[in-house]
Amino acid sequence: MTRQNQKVAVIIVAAGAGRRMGETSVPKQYHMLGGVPVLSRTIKTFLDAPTIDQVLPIISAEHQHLFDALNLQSAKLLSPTYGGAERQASVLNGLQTLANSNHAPDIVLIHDAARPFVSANLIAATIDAAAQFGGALPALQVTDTLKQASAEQMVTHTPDRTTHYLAQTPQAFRFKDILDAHQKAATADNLFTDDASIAEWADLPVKIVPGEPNNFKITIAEDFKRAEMALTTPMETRVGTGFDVHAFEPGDHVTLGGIQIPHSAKLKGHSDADVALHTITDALYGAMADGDIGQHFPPSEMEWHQADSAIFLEHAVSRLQQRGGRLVHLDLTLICEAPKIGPHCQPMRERIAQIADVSISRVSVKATTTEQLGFTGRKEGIAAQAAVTIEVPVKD
Ligand SMILES: Nc1ccn([C@@H]2O[C@H](COP(=O)(O)OP(=O)(O)OP(=O)(O)O)[C@@H](O)[C@H]2O)c(=O)n1
Ligand SMILES: C[C@](O)(CO)[C@H](O)COP(=O)(O)O
Repeated sequence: MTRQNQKVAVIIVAAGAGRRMGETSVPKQYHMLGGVPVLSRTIKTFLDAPTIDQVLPIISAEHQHLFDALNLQSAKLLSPTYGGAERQASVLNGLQTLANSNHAPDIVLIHDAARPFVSANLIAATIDAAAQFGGALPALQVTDTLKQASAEQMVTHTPDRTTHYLAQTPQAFRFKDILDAHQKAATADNLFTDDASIAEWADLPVKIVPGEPNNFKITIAEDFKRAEMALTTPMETRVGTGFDVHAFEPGDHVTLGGIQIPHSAKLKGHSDADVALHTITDALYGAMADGDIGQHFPPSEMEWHQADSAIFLEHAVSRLQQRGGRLVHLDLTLICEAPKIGPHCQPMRERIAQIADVSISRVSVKATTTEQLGFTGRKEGIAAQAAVTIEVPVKD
């Protein structure tokens, strides 16, 4: 059987007290993780999953105000059901709520609120396996050597690790089977810590699907550090360089670094010929390995005729931002005999910082001559070179 046309609900158990976390202002499932409460993250992943039709949170009556403050809204989200003293009782309350509704699902997933990094792939994999085998358990194979020990912590046995797994959630089952098993287990002597063990106790088949290392359960305070780390995108630093030259032609000012400077000539070019902004723009494209200014703004296109070169730099910066990157620093050197650049460095820094969307402390503008040598020495034009430092998420 496939999951096609099967109605799928998820029960998210969030009624625990989080005692192993120690003293906290709110229970762990309402704690902020990267600015978003853990429970909101977990619920949202299921709301966003196209494979899920209904999401039922199980909360503690004492936490109703904390749940309301999450302000979660979706047509898929059912009103919360209150949990019991143990996880097992909380799950059973959820199963009974679904059974009493007019729309009991075909397949039910049961997931810990305290596992906020569950992925859409894992959700789909457990549903598929439950549809095919009746029950599904995401689990990690044990990779360390396993030891069994006495109460005095003396090693007694080394079990075969190849047949041992670490159980995760979401665990998925045919709804009617797991409801029946849970109802029977509620009167049994054992207390079950997960639903796959109830299925096992009731002789229901449970297929293991590969779990995900990131799908860990936040249990002790240290786990929050790991969770914050999991949210941090690793960044790498890159450097790009740019170089450009524009010749003088008759005119009365040059545009450099986004400002106009009176001069006895102007710079010749298809756009406003701002050699400074062109150089910085090319350095940015270079750092991103994203072509060059001529590729993005071909001189053959009339659209860029006499264009304000701020457009080009804004484009490169926006491509950097779209990648989740940031400009750390840029260093521009203008090479010319005239006009004198020194008095204009500060306004140029201000304008470049504004266009590049960074603080002025990240923008350096300086100038030099070539001691009257070469084309800049003969005042035939202006050359510019730039180096930029960027940070971008590591992709490969
Ligand atoms: N009576 C309970 C106990 C636990 N849970 C939920 O079951 C999940 C897994 O349990 P665990 O990590 O053990 O959470 P707590 O019981 O809250 O933690 P502790 O054992 O440290 O008190 C959690 O999302 C928890 O909120 C529940 O819904 N009802
Ligand atoms: C269901 C579970 O997440 C499987 O690993 C786990 O057993 C629940 O946590 P508890 O600490 O055992 O209640």
